[in-house]
Amino acid sequence: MTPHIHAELGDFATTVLMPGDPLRAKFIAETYLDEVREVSNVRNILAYTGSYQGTRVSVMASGMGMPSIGIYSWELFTEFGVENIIRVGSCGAYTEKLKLHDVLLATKVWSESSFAKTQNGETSPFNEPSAKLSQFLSNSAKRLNTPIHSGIVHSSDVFYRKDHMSFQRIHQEVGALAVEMEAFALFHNARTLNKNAACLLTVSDHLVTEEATTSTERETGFKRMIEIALASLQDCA
Ligand SMILES: O=P(O)(O)O[C@H]1O[C@H](CO)[C@@H](O)[C@H]1O
Ligand SMILES: O=c1cc[nH]c(=O)[nH]1
Repeated sequence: MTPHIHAELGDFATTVLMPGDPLRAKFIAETYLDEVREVSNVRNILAYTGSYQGTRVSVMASGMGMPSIGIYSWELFTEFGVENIIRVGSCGAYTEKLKLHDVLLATKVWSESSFAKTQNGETSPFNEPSAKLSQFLSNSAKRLNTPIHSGIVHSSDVFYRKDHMSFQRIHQEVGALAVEMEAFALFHNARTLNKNAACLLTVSDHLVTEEATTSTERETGFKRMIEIALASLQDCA
């Protein structure tokens, strides 16, 4: 048991799917998993373990932002025997090459966040996912015949920003295709602890066209991304 996860060692599978939204975690567990049970609900950060097509898997929300995923991913990796965390998140597109509901695999993340510097003194603004987990996700998308994009993602501490550094500039200077708020901290923790993390995103907002999905779509509408992540479990096991 930790301050933030009320569970025992063995309650979590070695691979955890991690959306930000607790109700997306509940949707994934109730829609896709067999023999599913809730394993923690501290602060309403819902966590479930069950099986998908015979492979044991957990789903747990991260909450929003790097401090939050920083806590949950650290505790899962260090106290609950978790080896792989696949973030299944939403993002805002920085380019018209991405459309609403498209799926994006993060190949690298860039961030202005102080998370890594505060955690262990690292100052690089870039972090990378596990090449192995990302390859599994990419193979899984091919097997399902689901087209996905891949590229650099901006991990931001701020959802509502003034144009101090505009998204157009971040797109041009860094090459970021989209923005979300957790992957940099997740990748940092995984690398620091010698574990694996990857990040799949669905475009929920469009910063160029200003289109947006509803909160209900963010909870239950991202099936293509979720099914790619679930179909990669056979490789992760
Ligand atoms: O939909 P999730 O996975 O929460 O991801 C995105 O949505 C939240 C902001 O609305 C942030 O957590 C951001 O990273
Ligand atoms: O961080 C995020 C996530 C989804 N949509 C955005 O615009 N930003």
